[in-house]
Order: sequence, then C-alpha cells, then structure tokens
Amino acid sequence: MSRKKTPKSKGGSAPATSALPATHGSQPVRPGTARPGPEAPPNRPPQPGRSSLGGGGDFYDVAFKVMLVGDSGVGKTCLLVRFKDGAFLAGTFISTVGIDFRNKVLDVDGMKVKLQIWDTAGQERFRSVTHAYYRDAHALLLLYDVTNKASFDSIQAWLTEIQEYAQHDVVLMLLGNKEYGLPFMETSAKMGLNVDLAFMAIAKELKQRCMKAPSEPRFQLHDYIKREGRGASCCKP
Ligand SMILES: Nc1nc2c(ncn2[C@@H]2O[C@H](COP(=O)(O)OP(=O)(O)OP(=O)(O)O)[C@@H](O)[C@H]2O)c(=O)[nH]1
Ligand SMILES: [Mg+2]
Repeated sequence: MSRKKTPKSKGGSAPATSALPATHGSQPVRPGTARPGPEAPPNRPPQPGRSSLGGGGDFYDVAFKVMLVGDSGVGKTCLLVRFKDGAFLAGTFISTVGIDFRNKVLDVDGMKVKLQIWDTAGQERFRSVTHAYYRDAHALLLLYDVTNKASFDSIQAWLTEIQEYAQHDVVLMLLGNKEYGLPFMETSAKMGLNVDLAFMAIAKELKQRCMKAPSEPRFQLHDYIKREGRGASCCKP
C-alpha cells in the first residue's frame, strides 16, 4: 500500500458561506483514491490522499473524517485541542464559527491512520452549515456536558439530525465531557458493565476509612477505578 503525506497545516476553517462537502461517501479514503474535485471550495482543507503542498507532512496509509457535534459549550473544541496538542484551552470561551478542522495521524496496529477531525459550531445559527458535512463523515462524536443537563437533553435532537443527514453506517459515539471533581464511571445494569467495580470501590473506601492503621497508605479511590474500570475516569477536584 502506498503512502502519502498529510498536509503540513495544523488545520483550517471553512466559513459558513463556503462550506461544501466532498463526495466520497462513507468509505475510508485511501491515498491515491480520493477525488480532489474541482468542486472543493478554496477554504476547504486538502482532501485525504492528496500529497502535501507544503511538504514535510506525516505519511499515512488510510484516512477518515471524524466530526465533533453537540451543543455549544460542551467542549468540542477543547477536546480536539487536547487530542491534537495535548493542552487544555482554559480561559474565555470562544465559540466556534462555522466549522474548523485538525488532522492527526495515529499508529493503529502498525498502520498509519489519519483522522481529519471536523470541529463544528454548536450554535443553532450554524446548523445548516454543519448539515452539509454530515454525509462525508465516517465517524461522529456526539458530545454533551455532564455538568449541563440541557446539553444532555439535546442528545435526542442531535441523534435525529444525525439520522437525517449522516451516512446510515456512520460510526457514532456519545461522549460525556467535563467533570464534577468526582470519581466517575459509566455502568450498565443490563451488560454488567462496571457494576461490581462500583460497589467494590465504595466498599474498599469505606473499609479503609474505619479500619486504616495510621501507617497504612490511604486507599486511592480515583486511582483504583481508573486502573480497574472499563470506561471509568477520575477527576481530582
Ligand atoms: N472544566 C472543564 N471545562 C471545559 C472542558 N472542556 C471544555 N471546557 C470549557 O467549556 C467552555 C466551552 O468549551 P469549547 O470547547 O469552546 O466548547 P464548544 O463545544 O467547542 O462550543 P461551540 O464552539 O460554541 O460549539 C470553555 O470555557 C472551556 O474552557 C472540560 O473538560 N472541563
Ligand atoms: Mg467550538
């Protein structure tokens, strides 16, 4: 399988007026097979499979488009910046205008997988812009803010939108972003996910509180569930 370079640029944006989707459907884009297409507007990022204009980019074997969606303020941009740059965008909240993207190449079982990640604006007024991008997405990450009930209540509306505009076989994942400063785990009574672990963690914490010898190290509940849990996380206050 041939290898290509990804664009050197960190990302780009497409304002509302120039947003047009590409036309490759929901198949992964392999180098050399993507249709650059004269229909691509000037502000659209280079399509996967095209060689870099700037040179010196990363090589990849296969490329996919991933789209972040969810209410405004749930943390889509921050999540992407954290993933791409390893940093947290603290401070003043600057709402995304239109649509933006970043590329990242991951090593997946020895293969270079490029993710072209589209960061959409959650604000209602940009909804028609993002609709145009759904059909090109191979995967959608639907975010809500665990500290904001309204953003959770919006999930159903987002799913309806996704059903209407995205490919039927799009990979879809729901992400609960942010934190309350509490140990956190998702459980499923049906599947048995993390059920024993939740009670075991509580039992360990309680036992230690009443029986711990002064010399004994404190039980670290956060670390325990992070280590043992599936889909568990912890956020120290
Ligand atoms: N505490 C905490 N704050 C976060 C987290 N993620 C994002 N934020 C904050 O939430 C606010 C909104 O984050 P953004 O990433 O800009 O939200 P967005 O979903 O991109 O919003 P739109 O661009 O309007 O759609 C910012 O003030 C961030 O600093 C998180 O994991 N924890
Ligand atoms: Mg944003």
